Amino acid sequence: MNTFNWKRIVIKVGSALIAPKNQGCSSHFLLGIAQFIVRCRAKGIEVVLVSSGSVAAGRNLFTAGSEESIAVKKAMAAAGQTEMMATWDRLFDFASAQILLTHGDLRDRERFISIRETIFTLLEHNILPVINENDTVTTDNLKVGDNDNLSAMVATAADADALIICSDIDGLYDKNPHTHDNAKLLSRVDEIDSAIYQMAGGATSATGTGGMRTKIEAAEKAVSHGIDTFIVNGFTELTFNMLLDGKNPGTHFVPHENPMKEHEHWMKHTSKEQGVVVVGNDVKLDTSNDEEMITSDEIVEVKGRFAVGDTVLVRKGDGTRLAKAKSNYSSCLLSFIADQDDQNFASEFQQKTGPIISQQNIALLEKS
Ligand SMILES: Nc1ncnc2c1ncn2[C@@H]1O[C@H](COP(=O)(O)OP(=O)(O)O)[C@@H](O)[C@H]1O
Ligand SMILES: N[C@@H](CCC(=O)OP(=O)(O)O)C(=O)O
Repeated sequence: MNTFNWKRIVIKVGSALIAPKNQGCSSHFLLGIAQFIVRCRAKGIEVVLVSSGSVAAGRNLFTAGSEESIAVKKAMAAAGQTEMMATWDRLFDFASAQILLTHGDLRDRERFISIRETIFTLLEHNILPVINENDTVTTDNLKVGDNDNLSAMVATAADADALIICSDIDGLYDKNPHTHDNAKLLSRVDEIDSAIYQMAGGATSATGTGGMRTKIEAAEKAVSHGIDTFIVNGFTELTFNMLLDGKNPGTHFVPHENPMKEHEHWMKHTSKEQGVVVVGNDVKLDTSNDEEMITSDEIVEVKGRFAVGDTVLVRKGDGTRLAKAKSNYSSCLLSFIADQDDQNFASEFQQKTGPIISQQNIALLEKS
């Protein structure tokens, strides 16, 4: 019985489950997860797997005790990725496909659409997509940095109904249970606010990366796109039996009733601003009408260098973040018209060239 009524899910598996002793891969904990994937597919639920573990899987191939510089970690990822994929592959009698991504890929709308299409095509052909960050090619500027956030971006790209984050702990506690004996498990989170973030500490295991903070960030991204999100203990089979029975075995983050549209969600949570357009403190953005989102006379300053089509942050002079949006003007052109003393010239120019930001390419942000 598919009581959750899911058509497509993303399962994220943390490093501790794949390389529990930090010494190569082990299928010990993956068996239960693999069985869950098989049973989901048998029920007609499409599955996308986001698997960490390449660094942990490759670690034993490098000299023990040697300094783990970024270059060494990238090499570990390159070496461990094949073993990690091979370990998963052995557990299935259907084909799996490797997809390695960076944030540089996901924040580019064209590449994002291409990734989406590839995932859909693989699923149509009953092939299991296995996704990881392409650690070998990332730089600070290009990386997502953790697979929790990556899994939420993937869940959005895949239009998933649920995101299941399998960790080494039962779910989100009100404080880190490894350091507080009286920590209590939260079984349901309806709203992710600063109090929820304050509960989260970093990773305490030698293999994990982001701890609970990045899992909450991921949940925030996913629920705003209407995706049921769970943090569960991947070590125990009971977790997966409960999920299959439609029960919550860990922490359930409840999705928003009115989810953001895919494009707006991508703009807010995945794309990265290449510059900032500072507007007057009295400017209000209203996406309910078709009019221009901002006019040149409302611009106080243009910061950074961006090209036509790049994402920009629109904020007030007092620092309030109003929106992320696609700019139809380059930073040079925008500075040029914003600097015009002759307002008639500026507005005529804008009328001829078109809106600076169009209503369909903007995602409003909460006040920060
Ligand atoms: N409030 C909290 N609730 C649960 N775990 C927490 C909390 N704060 C910090 N943690 C730590 O987060 C760890 C899980 O994150 P991480 O080690 O990154 O795992 P993974 O490899 O599954 O991503 C837990 O083992 C725990 O040590
Ligand atoms: N991309 C990295 C994993 C990064 C990561 O987020 O790890 P984890 O916290 O174990 O999910 C790797 O494959 O080693």
